Amino acid sequence: MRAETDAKLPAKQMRSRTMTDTNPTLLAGQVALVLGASRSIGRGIAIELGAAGAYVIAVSRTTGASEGARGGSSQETIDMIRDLGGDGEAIACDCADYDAVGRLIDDIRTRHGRIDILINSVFLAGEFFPSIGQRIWETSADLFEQVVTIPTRAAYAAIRHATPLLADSAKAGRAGLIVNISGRAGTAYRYNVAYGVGKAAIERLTRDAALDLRELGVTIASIWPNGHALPGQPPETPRYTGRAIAHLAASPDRAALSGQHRWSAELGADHGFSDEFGHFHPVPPLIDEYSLER
Ligand SMILES: NC(=O)c1ccc[n+]([C@@H]2O[C@H](COP(=O)([O-])OP(=O)(O)OC[C@H]3O[C@@H](n4cnc5c(N)ncnc54)[C@H](O)[C@@H]3O)[C@@H](O)[C@H]2O)c1
Repeated sequence: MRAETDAKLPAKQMRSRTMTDTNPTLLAGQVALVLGASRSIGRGIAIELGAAGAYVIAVSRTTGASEGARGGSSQETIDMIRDLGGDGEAIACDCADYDAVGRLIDDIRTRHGRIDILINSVFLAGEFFPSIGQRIWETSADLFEQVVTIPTRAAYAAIRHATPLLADSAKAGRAGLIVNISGRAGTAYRYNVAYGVGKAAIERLTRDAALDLRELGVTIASIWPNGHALPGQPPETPRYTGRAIAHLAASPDRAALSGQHRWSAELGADHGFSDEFGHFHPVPPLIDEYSLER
């Protein structure tokens, strides 16, 4: 965290600081690595971890250029964190490349000596959106790679390479936390078959890795943002999921969630935080995991 007090912040920073009710010392001294941080959910998580005092390493394929049709850059994410009084850096890495993820983590080990929180949020929403509603026989040849292979391999590679650092973090009494961003499609049909297979892979990665990581004291959980507003409710913002993760990382009870999934709003109910504009979201209804309905 930067040392300025509110009184010394320029008006722009004063304004943006009022946009978060996150305690700026919640994660002070911790390093958070956010894969897929140039926009939407990953950006919201990076901002809230930074607002909570973590040093944020925001990763996407490029740092400066706005990425793809959905825009955003990881450098912009870091600029937004700095506007809130936090700090971090943007790094370019193609997380679809298993070895590149290893090199990224080696570089962080060399320069920072630690990773306390790892967020896996690599996805290709712009490429995925046109496939929503397609039956399996209608989908493109690229869809499986974009929705299943790339996000799952990136998360696997990051967990594989970052685990020793996360184990050190847990041993030192810091967060030692991995969060995989997933969704209700992990257990029920949503959007199309490929999306469900991708989310189910992430859920299984969370559950099975938890069994391996337990002996190292590392916690791994999957968090479900709710992408659709509930009736009569405003939609969740990406920063709401960020707040969920900041509170989880700081919770002394976090290990109890290892191997499990939670809606962002379940953590909201447990920890009593609101969304960006003060709204307290209700927990989405439970779904029948064995339903054969779409
Ligand atoms: N957006 C929602 O409302 C919502 C709701 C529920 C679940 N989710 C889940 O959250 C996750 C993130 O979704 P999103 O909407 O933020 O997706 P997004 O496509 O908007 O963002 C994904 C991020 O991954 C980065 N990325 C993509 N390929 C990369 C690569 N090869 N190397 C490095 N970075 C790469 C992108 O640049 C971007 O920063 C997904 O698993 C999605 O299913 C999102």
